[in-house]
Order: sequence, then C-alpha cells, then structure tokens
Amino acid sequence: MRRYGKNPDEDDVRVRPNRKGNRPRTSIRPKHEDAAEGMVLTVDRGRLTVLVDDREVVAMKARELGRKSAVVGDRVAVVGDLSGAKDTLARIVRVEERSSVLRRTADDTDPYERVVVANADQLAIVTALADPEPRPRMIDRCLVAAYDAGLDPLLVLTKSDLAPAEPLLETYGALDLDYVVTSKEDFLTGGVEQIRQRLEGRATAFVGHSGVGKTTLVNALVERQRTTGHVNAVTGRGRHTTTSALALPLRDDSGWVIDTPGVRSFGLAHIDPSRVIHAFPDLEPGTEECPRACSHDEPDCALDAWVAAGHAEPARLDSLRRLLATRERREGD
Ligand SMILES: Nc1nc2c(ncn2[C@@H]2O[C@H](COP(=O)(O)OP(=O)(O)OP(=O)(O)O)[C@@H](O)[C@H]2O)c(=O)[nH]1
Ligand SMILES: [Zn+2]
Repeated sequence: MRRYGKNPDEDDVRVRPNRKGNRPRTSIRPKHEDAAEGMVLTVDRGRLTVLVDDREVVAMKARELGRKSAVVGDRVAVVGDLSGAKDTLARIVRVEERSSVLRRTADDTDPYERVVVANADQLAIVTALADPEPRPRMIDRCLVAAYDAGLDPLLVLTKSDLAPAEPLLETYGALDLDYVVTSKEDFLTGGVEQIRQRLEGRATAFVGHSGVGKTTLVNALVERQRTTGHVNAVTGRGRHTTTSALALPLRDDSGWVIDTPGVRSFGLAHIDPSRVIHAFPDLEPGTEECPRACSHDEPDCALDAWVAAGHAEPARLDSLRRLLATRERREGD
C-alpha cells in the first residue's frame, strides 16, 4: 500500500470530512479549510515567497507535502502567520494542480529534471541579434521545451540596433511563430508596447542566455525592478545567489513576467525524442514519406530528400538532427 507523503505525485490526498474513518494513521492531518490561496513568486534555499492578497509572505513547505515541490508560478494554500511581517514564516500545505509545467534538465544527459516554472502559458525566447551572436540551435531547443510544456512560444529578438533581424526571421518568421524585434531605441523611448501587448493577461516565462538583454527588457515591463547586486550581509554572496525564477507583475497588473536565470543550455533529457519533430513545423510535412517509427536520424529518413528538393532549409534539418543526436546518446548510455 502507498504511504502517504512519500509519493511526490500524490497531490490529492486529503483528510476525509468524516474523521470517524478507520484508516490507521499516526497523526491526524488538519484540513486547512482556513488556508489562504497564494502564488509562489520565487524560491530561495527552501524559503518560498508567496503572494497572498497583496502581501509577500515567506513560507516553507509543510512536512506533509513530502517530496512534492512548489515552484515559481504555483498556486498554493498557506497557513500560519500570513502578515508578511519580517521574520515570520508561513507553511505551504497544498500545491494546486498545475495548468502547465516548464521543465528542463541541466544538459541532455542529466537524468534529473527540474520544473522551472508552473502555470505559465507563454514562453518568451529572448535572443540577441548580436553581442552575443544568435544561436538558432538554442532557439530550437527552447521551442521544443515550449511545445512539450504546451506554452505558446514568443520569439523576442533584441539589439536590432546592432544587427538586422532579417536573417533569423527568414527561418523563424516562416514557422508561424509570433515574434517581436526590439532595439536600444525602444528602451530609450519607452517603446516596448509591441511586446507588452503580447503579455497582457498571460503568464510569460522569459528564457535566454546571459547578456541577451533579458533583464533590461523585463525591467522595462514590470512595476518593480528586479533587485540585483544585493549583497547578503550574512553569506557575503552577491547577486545570483538564487537559481530560482522570479515572477513579477506587469506594470498595470495585467499579467506576469517570469524571469528565469540565464542558462547556458536548456537540457531536454526529459523529452521523448519522437516529440522533438513537433517543434519543427517546417520539417514536419516532410516526414510523411518516412518509414514507420522513423527517428528522423537514420538513412531511410525522408527528410533528406525533402530538404534537398528545396522544401526547407538544410540548416533546419541540421538543427533537428543535432538535437536528436544528443538525445540518442543519452538513450545509448
Ligand atoms: N545595443 C543594445 N544593447 C542592449 C540592448 N538591450 C540590452 N542591451 C545591453 O546588453 C547588455 C546585457 O543586458 P542585460 O539586460 O543585463 O542582459 P541579460 O540577458 O539580463 O544578462 P544577465 O543579466 O547576465 O542575465 C547590457 O549592457 C545592456 O545595456 C539593445 O536593445 N541594444
Ligand atoms: Zn524521418
């Protein structure tokens, strides 16, 4: 029999209204009928900041949650001191069902997947057009992650004052993918409207490499600036002490921006290789002639002929194959 609290997926264990039940138990778990609902804004070494009404309450997981984690974006039930006053600590007694889960692994061989953000509905993939150079393969990875998590991808191309967007858009503009292009000028003139429109009423997770201008963009969009360079007096550690994402409300409270820490890679070890092709809608029609259960990374794959016939760019097939190859190496070892 299952032991309560040991199964991380056991979300639905509740105490029955009638306590006269004869289930053996060592302790009676409270019902938490009086628990308040909140949303996790950030996580830092076991301490979660939860927005309850308009207060930021610091909380930790109640033991009864077992190994189940709460992540940024999670809707949670909290009990205890909900005043938000300094040095108070509330308890998270329940994590509500998630509408979406954005996951990644550290790299493609890492068996340990982590949930980056819960309940987002859009993934903004931030890429600079120069400084640093755009990396289409990273974009493709993020697209795979977005499709897998059921998030609508939004491509955000920054620094168009340094390089034109056209070369990248030749590829990604054709994918029926929503995109925006921003430049330094946009920030000087407050012209981030085109992106703000797309964030309205939604929870958008922002991902991108360090240096692409993600922080600049996020700060232009949100009410309260992300605090950086804040040195902790006790640990002496400076910025980036937290590896968590951070949810920030949009200026007019019309949506959420979820800033995620810059990552070098977006590991996809958790994604079934057969699903990778869905992030390549320009190539997908070319798989109709493939043998059954084609991995699209084998000699009989129909994509080679299809791309050779000019239906899609060779670079796109190359990107797909590289993604599949890193995935297969993992399967092999
Ligand atoms: N030319 C130009 N520079 C920009 C633009 N947006 C941001 N930058 C600059 O790019 C550098 C990196 O910007 P950040 O916003 O710190 O980038 P980030 O992606 O948040 O990087 P991390 O903070 O390291 O994660 C800064 O020097 C910005 O001033 C832009 O549109 N054009
Ligand atoms: Zn194939």
